[in-house]
Amino acid sequence: MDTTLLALHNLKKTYGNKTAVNVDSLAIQPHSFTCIVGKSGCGKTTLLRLLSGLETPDTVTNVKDQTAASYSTTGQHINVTSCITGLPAKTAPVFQEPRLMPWLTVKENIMFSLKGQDGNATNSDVSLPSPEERCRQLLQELELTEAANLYPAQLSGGMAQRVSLGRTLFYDPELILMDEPFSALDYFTRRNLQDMVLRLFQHQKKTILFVTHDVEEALLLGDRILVMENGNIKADMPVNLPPPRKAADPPLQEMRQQILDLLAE
Ligand SMILES: Nc1ncnc2c1ncn2[C@@H]1O[C@H](COP(=O)(O)OP(=O)(O)OP(=O)(O)O)[C@@H](O)[C@H]1O
Repeated sequence: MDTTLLALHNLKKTYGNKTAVNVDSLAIQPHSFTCIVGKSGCGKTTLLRLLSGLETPDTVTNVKDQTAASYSTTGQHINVTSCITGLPAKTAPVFQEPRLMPWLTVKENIMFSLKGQDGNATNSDVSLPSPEERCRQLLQELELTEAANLYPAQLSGGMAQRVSLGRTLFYDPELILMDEPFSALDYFTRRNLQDMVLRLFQHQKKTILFVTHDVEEALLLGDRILVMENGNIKADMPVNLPPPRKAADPPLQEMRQQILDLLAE
């Protein structure tokens, strides 16, 4: 049985003579939590941007169009599906900064994906609870019930990032791409949000790709850690320890040192 959700083959992105991403082969399993660590500039964000369609792989002009068999630029043919296969139609990013709509309340921000441009509901999946009920559940899970009618300017950084997470989860994506979502937050807020993401991950069975500078964060959250260097996957390490984990757990300490040694090479 094929348990791969998403596969990358020869995925490359260069800017001028700088190779930002150069991944030979990578498979991501469904319902997995993969953390990507690496030094600044190693290509973590570019990799997520390629997957979210914000960047196109080299010589490919339209990665979103999965139906196209091939592209021809400068005489070269590249099959898009040979670079990225299985990318779920419902893939959503969570950025470092919350990017909320300042004129909408917390609740309206969370339910933002419900509205088409004409203001009509676009999510007609009858197997899901009503949109109001889903929003109510998310507000509760993210400890935002009391803040439902506040505007972004009235929120702390941690609250705003929880709203951003709620907006993504409300959209109900299969794959979530998180780019250092907690790095701007203080230690305690970050720990609180890490616990929340783990609970939501276990409960909602999403597939998560999570970029972080913080090796400890990767060890606390991920069931797999990819170490990137110069655009490549330098190491691919499973974390065989069920959550909740503690940074002081000896196996985590050992992995932490291994990763730091790899990064220092
Ligand atoms: N739009 C761009 N134009 C030119 N070079 C770029 C562009 N985006 C990224 N790069 C370069 O590609 C390389 C990888 O950048 P990327 O942002 O993916 O690294 P990163 O690992 O996410 O870094 P950080 O941890 O500092 O965010 C860097 O050398 C960067 O300067």
